[in-house]
Amino acid sequence: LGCTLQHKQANLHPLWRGEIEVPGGSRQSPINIRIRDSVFHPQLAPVHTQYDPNTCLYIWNNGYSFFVEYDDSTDKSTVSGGPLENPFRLKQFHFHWGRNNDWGSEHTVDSRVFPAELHLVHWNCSKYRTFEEAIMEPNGLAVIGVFLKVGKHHEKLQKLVDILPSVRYKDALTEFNYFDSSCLLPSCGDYWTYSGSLTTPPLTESVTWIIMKKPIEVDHSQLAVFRSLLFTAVGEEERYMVDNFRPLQPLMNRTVHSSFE
Ligand SMILES: NS(=O)(=O)c1ccc(NC(=O)CN2C(=O)C=CC2=O)cc1
Ligand SMILES: [Zn+2]
Repeated sequence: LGCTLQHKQANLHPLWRGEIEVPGGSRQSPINIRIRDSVFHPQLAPVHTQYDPNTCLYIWNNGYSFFVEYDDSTDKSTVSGGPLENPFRLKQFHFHWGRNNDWGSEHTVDSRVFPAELHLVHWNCSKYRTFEEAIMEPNGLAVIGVFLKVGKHHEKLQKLVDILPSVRYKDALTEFNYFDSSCLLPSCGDYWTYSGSLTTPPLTESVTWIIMKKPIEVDHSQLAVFRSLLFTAVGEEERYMVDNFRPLQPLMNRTVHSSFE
């Protein structure tokens, strides 16, 4: 990487310039996953997702990323198994990416950075009534993280890429239905899991992270469209939505478990 961390940090959006320390935070995200320090847990079941493409509602630019929001009023789209005691409902998915292909992911694996990272955000509908409530609770959320690497064109992602220009500006929203987000998961089910937090405000320590070992492939042009989005609203001085990842946070006394040896 031709850049120093300081250079990268200085370029970051104020939100992620590492200026926000959570007072008393002991389980912040993202982290570097050191493979040799992770502990194989034979009891860890496979992660089971069942996503109903018809529960996809709309896509919007919230000024940090673009979010694809799902109808979470039923159990039609859920994740279960893995480290989870019960099913969690899919609320939204979004990505984090860099200004170029040299960096962009939030988590790293043995300090390897990926050009982007997908987050599928689910909430504990067995224990809490709403997403907003769950976001504040220690076992409220489960986020599946999937690394993106530059490679072959991702056919099914293109439907999403094609609609991004319609949410170029902050607060733009457009209807987006029938999208099967399971096409964004790698075919290999191996994952790491650890207890962490949201990586943007409110940074609450409410997330069981499930980080898939294998990345999915997208091509240059698809990532380039991500970088054409703006952090800024119509009428504001335009700033491209890039480098929307939070700096690495200290592991403190946490163990990362792996579902594979
Ligand atoms: N990057 S991450 O850790 O997966 C991460 C995941 C989620 C949020 N925040 C939200 O989902 C905020 N939000 C609400 O509270 C209701 C709708 C909505 O988008 C922030 C960060
Ligand atoms: Zn995220």
